[in-house]
Amino acid sequence: MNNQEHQTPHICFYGAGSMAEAIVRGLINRAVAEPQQIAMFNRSNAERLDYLAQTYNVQVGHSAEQKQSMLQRSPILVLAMKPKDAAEALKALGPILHEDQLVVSVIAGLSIPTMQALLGRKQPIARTMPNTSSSIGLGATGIAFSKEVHTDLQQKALSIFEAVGLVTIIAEEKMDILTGISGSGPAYIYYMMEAMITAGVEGGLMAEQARELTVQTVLGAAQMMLQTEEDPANLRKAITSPNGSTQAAIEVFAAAGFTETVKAAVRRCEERSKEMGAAIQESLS
Ligand SMILES: NC(=O)C1=CN([C@@H]2O[C@H](COP(=O)(O)OP(=O)(O)OC[C@H]3O[C@@H](n4cnc5c(N)ncnc54)[C@H](O)[C@@H]3O)[C@@H](O)[C@H]2O)C=CC1
Ligand SMILES: O=C(O)[C@@H]1CCC=N1
Repeated sequence: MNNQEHQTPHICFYGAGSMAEAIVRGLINRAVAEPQQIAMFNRSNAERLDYLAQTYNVQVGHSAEQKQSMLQRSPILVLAMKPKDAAEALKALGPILHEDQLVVSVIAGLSIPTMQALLGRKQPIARTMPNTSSSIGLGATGIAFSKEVHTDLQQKALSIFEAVGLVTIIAEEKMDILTGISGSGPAYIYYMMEAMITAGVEGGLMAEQARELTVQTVLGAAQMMLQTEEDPANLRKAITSPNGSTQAAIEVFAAAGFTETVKAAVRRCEERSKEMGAAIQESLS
């Protein structure tokens, strides 16, 4: 731990992987939190904690005592471990929490009732589904609250995710479909971009050109939707000249079942999120 270890953290990240880092980077870059107001720890990866302490100047906890102290002193705890590790963590957390500490989960599939059952108490809980674009302030987060989360705590939770992008309150039962759209969605776009870059290189572009052109194309398309508020189908049609090159490309996508494939992928993502939640719930019995 660094030399300011005794400062009371405002927010503690329980699990210090990609998603926790994305939120922390966003909070610090947007100056929403001082680095030393943020505490982070993981299961056992000291090298990773050293990297986080050096890169962001956040507090990190190595020993069991440091971790417990961070958990007990932070008014907000962000659960950011993988679903398979959540049951064990929540069971251990229950006895050491105070009733007014807000638990914010970013864990896919894990429901509020399951979290409360694992904690063994009716803790105030915000269940969220952010995405990694939070690290540059362009995240998209869905959030649902347990009924114990009063207005002040709701505001605190919202302010974390507002600081790192867009946040929208949704009914908890919609969280899995939201995971299929915005939680996992950046990966679908990257997948598309990987394929476009490969096709560009195979067609003779230099790798850097193919990358630059692909990135700018995706950025421009997203900004067009945002700024014009136009229906994407209309924006697509404006590019698609009758019998032109775009039409030829769209026909290849359509013949391969593009829309059905994307819908099936989103549905499978939703279903997988539910399966992961159900697996955690099983650990209650
Ligand atoms: N990566 C993403 O794009 C998104 C991830 N999520 C959710 O965020 C959560 C974390 O995902 P990633 O950051 O990608 O995973 P990751 O594998 O990068 O990080 C998980 C972290 O949890 C720690 N951990 C595990 N068990 C622990 C324990 N008992 N005590 C303390 N630390 C423990 C690990 O050491 C590691 O630091 C998952 O539940 C996932 O569903 C949600 C939205 C997007
Ligand atoms: O792939 C996963 O399970 C997590 C949830 C949303 C994004 N990544």
